[in-house]
Amino acid sequence: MEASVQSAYEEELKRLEETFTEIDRQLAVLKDIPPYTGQDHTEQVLDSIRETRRRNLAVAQSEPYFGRLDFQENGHDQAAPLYIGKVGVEKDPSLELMVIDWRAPVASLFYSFTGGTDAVSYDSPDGLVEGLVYLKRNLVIRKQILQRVVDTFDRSGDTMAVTDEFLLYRLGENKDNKLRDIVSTIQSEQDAIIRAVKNTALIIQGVAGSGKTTVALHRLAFLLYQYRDQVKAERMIIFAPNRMFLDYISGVLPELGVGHIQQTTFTDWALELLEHEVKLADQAERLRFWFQTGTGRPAMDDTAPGRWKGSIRFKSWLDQVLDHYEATAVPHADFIPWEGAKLKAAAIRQWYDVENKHEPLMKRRERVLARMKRWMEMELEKVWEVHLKKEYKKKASAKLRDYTKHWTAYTPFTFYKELFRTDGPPAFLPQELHADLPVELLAATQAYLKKKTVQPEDFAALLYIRIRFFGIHGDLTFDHTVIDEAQDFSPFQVAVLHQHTRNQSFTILGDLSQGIHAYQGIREWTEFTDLFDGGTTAYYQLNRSYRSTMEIIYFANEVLKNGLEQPTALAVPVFRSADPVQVKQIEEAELIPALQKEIARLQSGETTTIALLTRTEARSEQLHKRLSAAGLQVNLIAAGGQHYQGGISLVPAFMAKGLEFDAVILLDVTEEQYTATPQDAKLLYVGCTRALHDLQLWYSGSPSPLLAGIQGDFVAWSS
Ligand SMILES: Nc1ncnc2c1ncn2[C@@H]1O[C@H](COP(=O)(O)OP(=O)(O)OP(=O)(O)O)[C@@H](O)[C@H]1O
Repeated sequence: MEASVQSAYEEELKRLEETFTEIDRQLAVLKDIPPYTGQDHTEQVLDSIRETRRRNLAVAQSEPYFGRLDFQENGHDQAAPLYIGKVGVEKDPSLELMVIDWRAPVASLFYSFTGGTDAVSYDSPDGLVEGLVYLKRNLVIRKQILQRVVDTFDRSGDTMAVTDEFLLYRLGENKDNKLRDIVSTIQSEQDAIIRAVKNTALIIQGVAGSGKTTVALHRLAFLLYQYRDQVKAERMIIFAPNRMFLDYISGVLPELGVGHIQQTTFTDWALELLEHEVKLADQAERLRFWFQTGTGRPAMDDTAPGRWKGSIRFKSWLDQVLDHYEATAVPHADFIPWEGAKLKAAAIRQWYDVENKHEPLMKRRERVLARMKRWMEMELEKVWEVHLKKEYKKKASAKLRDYTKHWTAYTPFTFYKELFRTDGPPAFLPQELHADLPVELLAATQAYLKKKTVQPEDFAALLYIRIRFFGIHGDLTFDHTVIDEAQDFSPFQVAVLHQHTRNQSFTILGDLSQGIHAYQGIREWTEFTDLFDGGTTAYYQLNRSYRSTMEIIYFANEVLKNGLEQPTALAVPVFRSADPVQVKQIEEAELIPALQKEIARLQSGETTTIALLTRTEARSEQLHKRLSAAGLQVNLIAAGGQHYQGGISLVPAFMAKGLEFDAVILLDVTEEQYTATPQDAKLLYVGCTRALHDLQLWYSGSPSPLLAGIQGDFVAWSS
């Protein structure tokens, strides 16, 4: 070991021992205080503070920090070392900071500092703090052992720019079946997003592997720390594309010490809000339809049901319908419960239009009917004759029942179903509005609504109707909403979430180049920015890709260029090199033995997770049978799957979105399966960018035109 490295190591070892001693001492003190079980509020608060400290110290006890920054604040005569960890640790009783929480303002310097001798600054609660950085050091501590000390910047030495050595070391590691936290290596462009102010709708376009999902999760941890008086974990929500993806990301928040954040899919959330009155139609069938190969492929333009029903045009149409319903819902007649008693229609309207105007529609109905009942009871009290009173009461109840029947109590579903009637519009829907619905859409929608099933594209409208009917109760408003894979969301869905989210506090992230669900998703991010008030959105672009090697990224970019007229952004890899991407001709008869051989080769090395990506689900199922018969243990991932287990997975490429694997073999990359269309290019791009270290594309017959002309030292063709 070089002398300077040796002395740095010893210095850190000493400091680490001091830290452990202090942590152990504090834990021992806390252990001696029994948990408080009484009713005194102050004692309860103190006990909960002790519990948080206990938990934090337990985290710090094994890996107290991962970084050190020596910072000399202006006006101070020397630099002080700041140790940065997952949780803050203070000395007791002096409260001197031994370890700084990575989310604290001063810790932002550790992430935003990219080298150089210029002064740097960070925002503190007391204003801007300026100063100089002398040292930036990464430390790997595992289970109390100091494993690595890497200086990425040293003002007094040769390292004047922050080097990526430590990042590369982390990226080179193999992955298991869960996404991990990145607190020790957050990059400055990611840090800017994580620490962006709360009341803004952030829209992040990030290339595959740029850390979007990871960054969004770290942002939640940051918001909970920075705005602890304003936000609650239970009031934050993450929308992800499917349950398997949720399982895959489920480790990150606990690693960051964050619990209780709601994590769901838009579909599950919507079904819950609609109280499970409807069921979701068979999604495997829907995916088969949209991802089919061959000549019968459906058009993914604005007439696709998902694009149509997800549009703001449909939302405006629904506004008109609901306004019309609001204006006409109350029966027009006077209410005459018995001869001689009359409640004028105008009075009822007054209760509806004026007194309860601010209530949601179904609540207004309830209130007006309750008021009518009270009026009836008061009128009855004026009747003295007992038998007459009895007779009137009976009559009046029947009349009120009748009146109530004419004022239908719709649920969002029963109302929505009326809109799609094929035998003419319901009374509340003017003919000219009904005529705006495309005939084919009307018939197809009515057919499945009859079975009380819906498609994902119906949820935005259903929830929108729900809001007008019942309003949004407190526990359904969110302090912050994250939408992952947002390119597959529709503007209407985001508009609904906007109504459920306070202060436009959103993190919306995705990649247009991975927009493989083009039959429902957006084309441009402006489709979302237009939904928010001007000045309250911020757009970020992440172009550096951290997941894959340079070879894989160069290759994937070529695929995009071959299939899209104008790719949104091409990924820039970090400087991490491995084997070239392999494109191999393997005929069907040799496929199974070739796969067995290749998997064995990969597994004899460091590879832990391997994905075999197919173009369709049917092909995955077929290969699963064949590989199992050949004695290979392979996990089949199908639509609706709940868990990602790691190991070897067989997955249709469209299901692999969001996931990553050490090695990926894309199968059937032929001219029939992957045509020169934007849709197939995006699909192939998604497939390629799932690989961290090793990517192969296999074909039989002729290769896909999306591979045409891809040459260079990042690719090796063989047959
Ligand atoms: N700063 C970083 N330090 C270390 N690893 C990182 C960093 N940023 C991202 N990564 C790693 O890169 C990989 C991709 O991250 P993530 O899945 O969050 O990206 P993404 O943009 O959501 O990808 P995709 O759109 O392709 O699903 C993960 O393995 C993540 O741990």
